[in-house]
Amino acid sequence: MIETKDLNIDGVLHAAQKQSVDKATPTFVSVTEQITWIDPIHFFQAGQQLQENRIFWSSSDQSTQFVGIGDSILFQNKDASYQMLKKEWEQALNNSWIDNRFDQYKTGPIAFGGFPFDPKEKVNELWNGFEGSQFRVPTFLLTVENDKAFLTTTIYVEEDSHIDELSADLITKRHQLLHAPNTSFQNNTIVLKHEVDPLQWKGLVAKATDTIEREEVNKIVLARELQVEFDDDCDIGQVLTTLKHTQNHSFIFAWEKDNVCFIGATPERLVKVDNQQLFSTCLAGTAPRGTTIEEDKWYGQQLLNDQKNRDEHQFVVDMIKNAVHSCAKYVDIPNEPILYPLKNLQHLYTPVEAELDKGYTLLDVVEKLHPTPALCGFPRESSLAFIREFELLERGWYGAPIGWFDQHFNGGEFAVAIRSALISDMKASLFAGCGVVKESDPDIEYQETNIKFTPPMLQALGGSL
Ligand SMILES: C=C(O[C@H]1C=CC=C(C(=O)O)[C@@H]1O)C(=O)O
Ligand SMILES: [Mg+2]
Repeated sequence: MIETKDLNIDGVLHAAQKQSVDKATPTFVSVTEQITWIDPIHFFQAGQQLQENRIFWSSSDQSTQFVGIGDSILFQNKDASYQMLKKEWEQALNNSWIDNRFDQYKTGPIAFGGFPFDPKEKVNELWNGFEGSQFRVPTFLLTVENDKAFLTTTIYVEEDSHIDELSADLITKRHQLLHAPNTSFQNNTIVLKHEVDPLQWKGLVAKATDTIEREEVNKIVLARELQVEFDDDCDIGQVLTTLKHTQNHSFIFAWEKDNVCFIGATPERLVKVDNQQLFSTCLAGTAPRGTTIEEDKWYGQQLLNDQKNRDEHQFVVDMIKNAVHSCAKYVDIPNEPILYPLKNLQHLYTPVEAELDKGYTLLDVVEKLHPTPALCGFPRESSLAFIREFELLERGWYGAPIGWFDQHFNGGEFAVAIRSALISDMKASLFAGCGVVKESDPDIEYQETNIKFTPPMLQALGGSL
């Protein structure tokens, strides 16, 4: 039984309409209630019955989980302009009616979305529908914060809206979401697997090392695609369940649009801001996990001492350090990386903490950081030019910031959308990349991308290499 405290959606909508009439402009209404704990993936599955777009987000420690159903607002910007997004969000909030006693629990009006890796990349068939940056405030947002659960309902009220109809519709949908019967998941079965041009990709790695030898570029990150087909439509809830149970230390995300879903489990935080405290992550340099404790330690030690991987990592540290210094004081970055263990591989990891200067917001930092040398290379312009000209893949939102921010702009978090896949009905494309530096060997980089495909995504989709 779901308990709610004093939910009076009807009263709020009527009051908001009066405000819309008085100000001669629509009112953005957001009402938050505390509800009895509900399983986020169950709620996500219930959203499918409403045939609305869904989002899922879990912080890497799984302490915060969001599920969004429906779009009450969509901000879409072809040039992926960060400042335009800020402006549009401010405008939406300008005439709002926010009823929220639980602001401290990541509730209320929250926008979720992503940016393209390269706004200048031409969108072809694969990423059709995901042009530019896109953010939405869900109509229904479930926030699960440790053992507490909240539901935020958000809607626009116009001067001439039919409030009784709006209210009845919201109440019906809310009931369907909160009281949906348990659905069983459908196992996803892969019937076809296709690696896109592995030989050509290895050739491209060789071309990148040549370019690094000859030109003013030190690192180029190259990605590739693995395509799969299922025997039936892929059940996204099933994929999320597997990711949640298998991927510790990773952000789990899903952003669905018209039955196409971008989904992943990424270990890489781009930036989190919480009351001017900033947290970022330098993550680059990769080794497998061992099958015994001794072997695992051996791989870890090799990774820490390996110059090629240390170089890959250091480009990221230097760039993030500079970018954060330009908008923050008290920047705290250890001199040496440590190991970041995941299920099947381990990375070199350097955490970054700082206090953001007044006047800067989360989106300003995202704009400064993206793309870091962990996904693009160093220097930025020349590595990006190489990727634009030669990479075989349409990156779309892969390798780009994905995340959320709140109404104050300063609460929110973005991850880098790697270890990810784009699922469309019976098909999916998986993406994996690696940092190429002058010592890179095409076969070894190819192997590295193979282990980045397997868990999380390929395994969560029901397959193996
Ligand atoms: C580009 C990816 O990983 C990046 C993040 C961590 C380690 C990396 C590496 O060692 O090459 C990559 O820079 C990917 O997983 O698709
Ligand atoms: Mg690497």
